[in-house]
Amino acid sequence: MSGAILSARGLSRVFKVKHNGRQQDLHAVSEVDIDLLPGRTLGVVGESGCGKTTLNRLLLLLDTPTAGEVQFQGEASATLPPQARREFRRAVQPVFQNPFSSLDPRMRVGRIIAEPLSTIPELTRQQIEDRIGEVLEAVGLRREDARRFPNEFSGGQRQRIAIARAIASRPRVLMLDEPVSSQDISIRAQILNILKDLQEEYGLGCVFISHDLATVRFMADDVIVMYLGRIIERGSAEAICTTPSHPYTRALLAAALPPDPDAPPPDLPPQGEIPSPLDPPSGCPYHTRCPLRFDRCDSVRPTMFAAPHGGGAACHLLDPELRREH
Ligand SMILES: Nc1ncnc2c1ncn2[C@@H]1O[C@H](COP(=O)(O)OP(=O)(O)OP(=O)(O)O)[C@@H](O)[C@H]1O
Repeated sequence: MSGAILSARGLSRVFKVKHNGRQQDLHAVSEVDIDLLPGRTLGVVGESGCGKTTLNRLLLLLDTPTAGEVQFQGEASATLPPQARREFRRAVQPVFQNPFSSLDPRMRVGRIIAEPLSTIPELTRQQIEDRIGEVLEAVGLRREDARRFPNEFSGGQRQRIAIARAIASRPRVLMLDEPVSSQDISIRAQILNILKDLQEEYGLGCVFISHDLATVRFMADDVIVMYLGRIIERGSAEAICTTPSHPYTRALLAAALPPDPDAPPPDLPPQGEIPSPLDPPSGCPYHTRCPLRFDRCDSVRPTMFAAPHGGGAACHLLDPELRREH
């Protein structure tokens, strides 16, 4: 899509793993297509193990796909010239789940925040100092905090430091992988609100990864739902969180949101175990858990069909051919 900052085309990652004494393929991410537009937030949601973190690492160019590609401003990342790669490192910044492991305990906060600024060699010492103060204030900390060490801060404050570091280079995209799930409930809303303010103030694009649909609804404009490494539904956050089409998303929603007394009887949360990505089901990856499965689901993997909410869902029930047959 033209104008996208970050895109994925057919992005796939297979890990070779030893299982029961023999080497097997683990399909962590399969054929993912996404476009992140400037200033928009794309939510990525799904249960544990569905490939969210692997997708994040691929999009950050911290891992190499086994098929497909990541594109930065329309150019394939694998062949980015050095200057464009430097620009990528400045423009696309990660915030990880756990600020205890992502912040070096031996470095003062100021130095931690200044790290990504090394991609901008023309900044003077004074400009770096100013920038550190500015981003600390932007996340609700004080300029003087630059002189302290990470262990002098609470978990929530550390995550704010991680966010300050991520915005210091004035990036265009933040990659947020479960940024609040290691925080106390009381701190989560505070951090999400800081992120939301920053999105607006700096016009940031974000990829927001979470297993929690309610959080994604609060943060994202658009959402993809992943299951066993594949996108099984996509649409606006509003659509996905109120009128999802895929039985899996409906089940996730039933698990996430308190029942609405005026709504029709709720779907059940996902039943049973997620199948192993070492031995994914034939046909539709969700068919082993789907209350609506029928013959075709066992053998034919559904492509993405247009969904009534304007997005798409990979479910045979939306196949217009099938609808004509019945
Ligand atoms: N380096 C690796 N080597 C082998 N398998 C891996 C590796 N990294 C991830 N996997 C496997 O790939 C699948 C997807 O994992 P991933 O961490 O991307 O999922 P996730 O949705 O982020 O899960 P969680 O929410 O639990 O972090 C899992 O089955 C995982 O065991």
